[in-house]
Amino acid sequence: MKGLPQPFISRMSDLLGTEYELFSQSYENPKTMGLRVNTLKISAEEFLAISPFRLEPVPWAPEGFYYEAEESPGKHVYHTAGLYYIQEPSAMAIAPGLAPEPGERVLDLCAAPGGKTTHLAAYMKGRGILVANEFVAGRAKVLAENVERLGVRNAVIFNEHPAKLAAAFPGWFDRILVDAPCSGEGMFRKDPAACEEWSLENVVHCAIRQLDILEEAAKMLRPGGKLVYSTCTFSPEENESVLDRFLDTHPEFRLLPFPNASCFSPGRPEWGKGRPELQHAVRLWPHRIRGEGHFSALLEKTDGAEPGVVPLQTKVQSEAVSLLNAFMRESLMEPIPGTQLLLQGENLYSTPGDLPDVKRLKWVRPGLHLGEVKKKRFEPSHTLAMTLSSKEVVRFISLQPDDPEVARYLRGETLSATTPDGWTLVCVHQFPLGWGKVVNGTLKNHYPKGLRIP
Ligand SMILES: C[S@@+](CC[C@H](N)C(=O)[O-])C[C@H]1O[C@@H](n2cnc3c(N)ncnc32)[C@H](O)[C@@H]1O
Repeated sequence: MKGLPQPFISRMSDLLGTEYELFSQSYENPKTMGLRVNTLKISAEEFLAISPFRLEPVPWAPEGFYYEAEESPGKHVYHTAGLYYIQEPSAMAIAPGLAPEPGERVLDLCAAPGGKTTHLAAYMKGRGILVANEFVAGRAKVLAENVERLGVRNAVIFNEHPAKLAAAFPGWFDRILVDAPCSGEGMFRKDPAACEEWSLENVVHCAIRQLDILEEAAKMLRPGGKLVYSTCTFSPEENESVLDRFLDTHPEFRLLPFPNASCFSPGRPEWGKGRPELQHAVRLWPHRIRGEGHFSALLEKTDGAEPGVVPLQTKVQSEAVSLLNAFMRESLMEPIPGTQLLLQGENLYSTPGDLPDVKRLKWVRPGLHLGEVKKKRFEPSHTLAMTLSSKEVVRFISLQPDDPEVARYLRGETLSATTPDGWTLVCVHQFPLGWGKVVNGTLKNHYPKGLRIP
């Protein structure tokens, strides 16, 4: 690959010695491309049965697959329906490292665009609470769109500085992912801008910021909780050295062996202070695996204070509740499981019951957006549609992927319908694309204007 920064070449050559040649050759290969099946909607086996793409398994993620450069899975209607997430294969190693359980409290602190958030969500199977935070406002919006498309029900999304979150969630989470902003050396093949923006100063700047973020994350983990630290860069300053500096001042944390370590290379203690446990971390090198590269480590908090937080209390007018209940009776097979309703203006959310009082934080969505309460009527949201399947609604239209009606629906056109009047889920097979409202054999299109394909 042309244009690798000279100081980067010298550093990597010093670090890798005889292995540098192989590392350097990997830049002549095309970038690896992968998709991860969204098991909230479909199993990997079921997806393989309907997939139009040639796929090969990613060794460390049972729901992850490589696809060929000439395929465009991002343009397929299965992508619109949230059946998979396009994800660089080495990034698929991180959520299995944290492996959250259904019912747990999980934080993804640096979450946009949401590849790892949606992977964590799949582990949680819609149960428990997944807090996804993104510091950059524009990116938080993209995160919310991906969480919506993949039909994640149990996510709360914030747009906050980690320190603000730490004040609201002391010792609260069972598991935390810190997928830290980094110098992106593992992105050079995928994103030439990362290569152009690289500098030694930025490596140092990133390392300082990474330690700051890790400090805040540590405050939010409960005793006995687990934390994964990861980057998509190779520099020791941002990887082994950040952990060294963190562990120096945090005796209550210890490194644990990273799951699936046999697929990867170990961390390099000698690139930090020589702490032997750093071998438990993993390095994903582009010349050793089929992927762009990552670093990751699993930590456990062995001691610390138990959380003491005030739960969020919400009150919703009875009119909004009865409008929602009427919608659920008329349109859903079962009521939506949810613990607490929250009305913000016209927007009604289902919020996890034990969420702390987060009113002062900047949130993007404080739970599952159910819909809008308008004058004497309830309009279900696109977010809600994406969490459902045809089996969960009273009225639906099921289209085949190549049916021209699919394109018409995604363009925002009106369709004709044989279903009775009312809210109708428009699906490809049983998977949702969005809502329509049938009146006298005509389906009025409620696919969001911002998502329509001209
Ligand atoms: C490596 S990316 C996260 C990728 C994401 N986990 C995924 O898999 O899709 C790091 C994120 O951290 C965000 N970030 C930037 N500065 C931050 C800060 N000071 N604190 C927390 N996050 C920050 C960036 O905007 C970026 O979205």
